[in-house]
Amino acid sequence: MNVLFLTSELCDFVKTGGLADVAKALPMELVKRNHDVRIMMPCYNRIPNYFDYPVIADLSLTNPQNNTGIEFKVRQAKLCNKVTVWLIENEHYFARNSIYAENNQSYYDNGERFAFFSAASLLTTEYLKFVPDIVHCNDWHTALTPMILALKYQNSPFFKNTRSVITIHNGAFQGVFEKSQLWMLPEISQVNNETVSQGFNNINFLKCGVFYADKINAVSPSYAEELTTFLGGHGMSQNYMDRINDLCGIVNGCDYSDWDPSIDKNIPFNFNSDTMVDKSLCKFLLQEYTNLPVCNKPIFGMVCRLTDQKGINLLIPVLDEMLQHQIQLIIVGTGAPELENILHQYTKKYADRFVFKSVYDNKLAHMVEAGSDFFLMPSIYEPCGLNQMYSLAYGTLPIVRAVGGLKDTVICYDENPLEATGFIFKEAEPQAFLNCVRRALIFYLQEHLEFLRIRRNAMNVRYNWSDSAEEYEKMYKSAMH
Ligand SMILES: Nc1ncnc2c1ncn2[C@@H]1O[C@H](COP(=O)(O)OP(=O)(O)O[C@H]2O[C@H](CO)[C@@H](O)[C@H](O)[C@H]2O)[C@@H](O)[C@H]1O
Repeated sequence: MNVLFLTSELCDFVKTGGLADVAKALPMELVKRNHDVRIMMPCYNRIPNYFDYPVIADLSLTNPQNNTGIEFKVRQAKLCNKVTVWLIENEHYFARNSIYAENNQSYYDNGERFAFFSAASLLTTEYLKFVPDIVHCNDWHTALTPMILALKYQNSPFFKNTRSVITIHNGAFQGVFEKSQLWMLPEISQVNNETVSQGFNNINFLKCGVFYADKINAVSPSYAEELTTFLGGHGMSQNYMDRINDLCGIVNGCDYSDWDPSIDKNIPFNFNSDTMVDKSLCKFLLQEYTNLPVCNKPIFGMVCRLTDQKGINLLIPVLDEMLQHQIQLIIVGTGAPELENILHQYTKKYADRFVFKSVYDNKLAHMVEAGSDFFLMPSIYEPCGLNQMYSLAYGTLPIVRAVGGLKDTVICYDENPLEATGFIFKEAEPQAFLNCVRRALIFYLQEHLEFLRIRRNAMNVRYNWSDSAEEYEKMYKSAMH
């Protein structure tokens, strides 16, 4: 199949979160399976040396109603020398200090920027004569595309057999903007469809995707189910219910070319389940690197965007109690300044056991996975989650809340001791989280042989992208019928 994969971020180019990981791993796997995939993304000036990629097209998105046009260039790059990446370059929209926001403030014209990107993507693929069987959209940024296909290109012979799918990586972000931001798409700005509008003047990008795409998937079966509920649908449960027959869940894979402790170049010592002494060395070096006392105490790690989603508000109220125990805690994350401030305060009080690094640091993320004994993911909601899969591979037992993909990928010791790979708690309450941490700590201290067995279980689990890609193929095929 010919797949045009639209994304707002991509590992090795620009990354703020898990979407970038998937945007790399899934196309790579699809190409391995002989599909022809082109990734399309904005040419942000934060992409390292983007100007070295050759310009292969000089185009203009014109508005036939008033003859105005938006000029743009297309650059061509390669992902790992394997997948073609087309970068849409327009200085006004994408030559900025950041991708979505600056100083914690979203760009006021994000709707216009991504409406332009979606429309320019279709124009480009037509110009470059790449006829997609599937246009694969991801999250709100590209969710307008199925609507553009359905309305602007409804009679186009070029896109006659093209079908669209949308993957929901995070349904809380929906992209709600004034319709006027879609000025470059006259046939669409007038759309008067209650199911894609939000209030009188606004359009909800994600609702457009869910309404117009041929198939929809969430990044885990449990999250797909949650989306259809009032509690888990982020205000869009009815929209998902309306499409329930076209909605499925496909769990993400783990990219073991990046996240395998036996070959990982970002960690000081490589290890596998037979050479766990080297994991201990990774622990000591992590302690040294983060200025914690080098010792045998269990380390709890956490790497995430600091947002409500990641359950940081379940952790903060019990941080004092947690840090009374003989443990070390390392949190790496950036995000809400008020949360960062609170965490910084705690580092002063517990300098000998708590480290908070407010940085985005890929190498450190790998070191935390390798050197920790437990990994914390007390998420309020979690569409799939990648870090718990990385943790499994590194023998770092995940402590997670029973939501979305976390529930689908971790097996709780208290429910299934034989096959267990971690610990799970249910209620979104600080006390429930603390109890689970204590449960894990006691397990580590008092049942150490069992702990080592579970650790081995975890390291044997595989979430291969080939399995997920197979599910995507099925979804593509069903979209085409
Ligand atoms: N400070 C930091 N330094 C270094 N690395 C950091 C970092 N903060 C985050 N990361 C990295 O960013 C990625 C985060 O991935 P997640 O899947 O956990 O979350 P995210 O919420 O962004 O993704 C959304 O999309 C993905 C993909 O579908 C879903 O799995 C997820 O549930 C959904 O919320 C991981 O690779 C992590 O290591």
